[in-house]
Amino acid sequence: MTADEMKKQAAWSALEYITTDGVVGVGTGSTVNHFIDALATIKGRIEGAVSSSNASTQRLKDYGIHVFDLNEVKEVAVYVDGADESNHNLQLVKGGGGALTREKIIAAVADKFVCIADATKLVDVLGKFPLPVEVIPMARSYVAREIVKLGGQPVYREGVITDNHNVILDVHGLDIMEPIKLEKKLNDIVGVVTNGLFAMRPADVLLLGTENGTQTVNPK
Ligand SMILES: O=C[C@H](O)[C@H](O)[C@H](O)COP(=O)(O)O
Repeated sequence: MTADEMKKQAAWSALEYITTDGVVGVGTGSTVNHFIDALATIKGRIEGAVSSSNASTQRLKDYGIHVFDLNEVKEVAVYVDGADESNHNLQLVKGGGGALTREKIIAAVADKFVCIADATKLVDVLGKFPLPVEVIPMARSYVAREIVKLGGQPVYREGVITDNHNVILDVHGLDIMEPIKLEKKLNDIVGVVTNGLFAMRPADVLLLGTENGTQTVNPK
């Protein structure tokens, strides 16, 4: 089974969690694209979606699913999104596609965060996947120097501008033993919009696409 087939399997399993007729939070990425395809099959049952990126918004609209501005919405019962890595506490690294900030905002609003991923994403220690940090452009060099002081090796993601018109530094060489501490430390650097650690607000459940079907992983 390919990684994409495992992503698809996890994504379709997430439909089970769409139990209300409210607004569904929709993440970003190749796994979420499968979820949007799945969501389209039950679009008559939901009120609409809030979206974490221009790309997901476009895909939702192409299916005729209404996309609300988050400010119009009081409640998001379920948020479905992928991840670049998850540990066994369901603390995540996200932002490989550059959508981390809007993703973190919707995750904060949502009652339940359902993470969907292929089996390769579950790891013991976060950090092998370079940690994305969204930065205000004029602060890029300063933030990079501060990250070096924290022991990371930041690499500027050249040619990429986020939906919020900022830039991304991908931080290599981190063994993230204390994800909450690092999430806070990075966010404390002036010029950082946010970083791709979802540790203060981890996922509530991880649906992992494996060779033997979708495995449901609860936090340890
Ligand atoms: O910015 C992108 C998101 O955080 C994605 O959820 C993450 O990169 C995983 O993407 P994919 O589902 O394509 O592996």
